[in-house]
Amino acid sequence: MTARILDGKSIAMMLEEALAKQSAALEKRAGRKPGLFVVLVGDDPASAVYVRNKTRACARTGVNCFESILPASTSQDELLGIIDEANAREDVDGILVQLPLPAHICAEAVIDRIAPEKDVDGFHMLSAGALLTGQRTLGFRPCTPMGVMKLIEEAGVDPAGKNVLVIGRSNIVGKPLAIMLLEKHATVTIAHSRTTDLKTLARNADIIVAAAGRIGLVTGDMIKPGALVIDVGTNRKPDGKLTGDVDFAAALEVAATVTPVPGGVGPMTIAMLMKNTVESAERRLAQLP
Ligand SMILES: NC(=O)C1=CN([C@@H]2O[C@H](COP(=O)(O)OP(=O)(O)OC[C@H]3O[C@@H](n4cnc5c(N)ncnc54)[C@H](OP(=O)(O)O)[C@@H]3O)[C@@H](O)[C@H]2O)C=CC1
Ligand SMILES: Nc1nc(=O)c2c([nH]1)NC[C@@H]1CN(c3ccc(C(=O)N[C@@H](CCC(=O)O)C(=O)O)cc3)C=[N+]21
Ligand SMILES: [Mg+2]
Repeated sequence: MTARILDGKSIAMMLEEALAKQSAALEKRAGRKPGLFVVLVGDDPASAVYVRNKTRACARTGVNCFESILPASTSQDELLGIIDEANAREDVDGILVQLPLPAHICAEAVIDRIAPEKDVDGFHMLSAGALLTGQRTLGFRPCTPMGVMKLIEEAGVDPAGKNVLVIGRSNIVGKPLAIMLLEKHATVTIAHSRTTDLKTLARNADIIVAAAGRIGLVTGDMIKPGALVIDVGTNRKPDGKLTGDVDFAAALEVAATVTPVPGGVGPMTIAMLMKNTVESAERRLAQLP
């Protein structure tokens, strides 16, 4: 048996086509395009690639992209000042500060300085609280977990009553994803680096979402036959190629459906960022006096 490969790239492109129409219609009403302000501090090559991908997605969806590329030596106060300016701009609907930030900057302080109504990454504590308490009209949901939920839907799997294993408990992927799955009535288990016997937990899971950042973490013998396997991991191999957390070839033999890396969750994350940005522009337009 060989599993179905879920093509995140083409699903993301379909979502972006619909968003391009929505943002064009919005531009007619508002007299301006939705705007995304992206801040990149330092010269981490991986971050630069993600920022470039986001810039391209803005062009595809008719979103204005404003970039602020700052040296690694930028102080926290300078960065907070730049956030304040973006918060005040009428033409900016979304603000994204690319993570990780240099060690001398407190990421929480920077993220929580973003006006909550422009927090399209969904990392602000107001967005986190709204997610936890199930309030959809406040804040935004983080893009990667949103993309994972959409992929699960596209796989034709209803999480209700399913055993779902989320591997990873970060604030940007594992934790918010677990909350979204719980909202869809899944029985959720969250694994992390202190988890003992990951294999038993994994073998019991109808859906595995791997978001640990560890090459080869999920092996074929850990997968329940017929399971759905979503691979969030984005790891660089010694040869420079991108790979996930799942042994993809082995998963193909056991699972019903698997997502590839690249071409799975990554493009969905970016499409969801565009969705949140257009949604923010819609909300802000509706609130004009
Ligand atoms: N495609 C996309 O759009 C995105 C991809 N990513 C990728 O997803 C991965 C995770 O990202 P992120 O959440 O930011 O990473 P973090 O490093 O913040 O979190 C990793 C999590 O995995 C857990 N973990 C690490 N090793 C193991 C292990 N051996 N067994 C079980 N759990 C383990 C950690 O546990 P503990 O908490 O105990 O340390 C932690 O909770 C990375 O590869 C990243 O590049 C991230 C964001 C977006
Ligand atoms: N404020 C902030 N928001 C984020 O959403 C955020 C972040 N910081 N820091 C880093 C992580 C990682 N992340 C990815 C986005 C796109 C791809 C992506 O497009 N991946 C492509 C390939 C990319 C490539 O070729 O390198 C794919 O998987 O097909 C991957 C990873 C967002 N993150
Ligand atoms: Mg994101």
